[in-house]
Amino acid sequence: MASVHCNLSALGWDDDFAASLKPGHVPARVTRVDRGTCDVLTADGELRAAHSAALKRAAAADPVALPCVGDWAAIDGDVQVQEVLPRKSSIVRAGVTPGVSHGQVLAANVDIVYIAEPAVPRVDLGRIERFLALAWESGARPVVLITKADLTSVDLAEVEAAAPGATVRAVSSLTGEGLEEVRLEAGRTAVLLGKSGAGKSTLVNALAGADRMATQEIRAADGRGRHTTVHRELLLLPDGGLIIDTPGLRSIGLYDAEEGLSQAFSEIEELAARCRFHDCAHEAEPGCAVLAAAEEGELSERRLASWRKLQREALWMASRTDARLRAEKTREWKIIHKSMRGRSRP
Ligand SMILES: Nc1nc2c(ncn2[C@@H]2O[C@H](COP(=O)(O)OP(=O)(O)OP(=O)(O)O)[C@@H](O)[C@H]2O)c(=O)[nH]1
Ligand SMILES: [Zn+2]
Repeated sequence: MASVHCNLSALGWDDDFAASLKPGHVPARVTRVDRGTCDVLTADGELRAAHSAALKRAAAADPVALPCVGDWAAIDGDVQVQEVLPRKSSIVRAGVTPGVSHGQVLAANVDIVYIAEPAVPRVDLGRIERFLALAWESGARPVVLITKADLTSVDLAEVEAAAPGATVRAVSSLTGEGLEEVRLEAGRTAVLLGKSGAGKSTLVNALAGADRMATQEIRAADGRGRHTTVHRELLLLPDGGLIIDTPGLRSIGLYDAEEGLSQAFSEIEELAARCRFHDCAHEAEPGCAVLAAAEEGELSERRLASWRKLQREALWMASRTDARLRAEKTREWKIIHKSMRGRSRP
């Protein structure tokens, strides 16, 4: 069992996942999803697993129950996915179904979100901020990578000001600049987000070496090598980390990103806490600390405008969120509230 355990931890398995695995099920990390099936990595190598009837029923009630890349799937003896184990983190963007907003999980169980933004033609700080809100909301640690740094000089200080709390690095897949710092520890998972052409796939290739798409080796602690072909989305890197390459995202709408936005704009949140009115809209109120900071040049106009734009978008999205879902949440809350009131009465 020890070697199996070790193999799994190389794939990111840990005690929390183990605790939620039901007897008789085998854990498998989802590397790629298709309609009705997914490719998974198990301690014994790669498999293609179909969705079980139970999973289909769960997904009919809530699409978020479907496996996505990075998930730990519990598979049965028939190589069917019975369920998806509770996610440690998930990258969720707003789905695009007319009329109703819902979350679409792009990747799960990620430790680090690499936000790839190309240095040329110019770094788009607004896009970085949007990805940062998404990343902070996910529970994973964001790292901003300014790619193609060989083509121009990059003002990292400017990017850092737009990314409080996040690490910012300049990298080049061409020269290898900065790639050392992008290496992942064994068993750690990162996802690469960024617009099309940002250089994500080139970066993954640089990290994976020439062997990308080729047979890779997961080495067990007992020294027995296991050969596994890993391709497409979730990739096992030669020195142990796992990386999820995503296709360039044209639209990355924020979904339920209130917390993520607060972290992405933490300095503005800190200012807002000092406004005279606690419900200050930071538009024209007297004693507004946000406006005062903007006037004094402590807070850039660009940053304030970007924060407002993303806030508005998040509010709008929340207003479109499935009314039924919201009604249910309110009902649940009322039941809890009632039972608490009941308890406090003699
Ligand atoms: N000079 C230079 N060019 C790069 C670098 N990284 C990528 N490129 C080029 O940028 C272009 C786009 O790179 P990709 O890796 O395909 O970009 P991507 O983000 O994977 O794009 P999508 O797959 O569409 O999401 C290619 O022509 C690469 O050769 C780099 O570090 N330096
Ligand atoms: Zn204010």
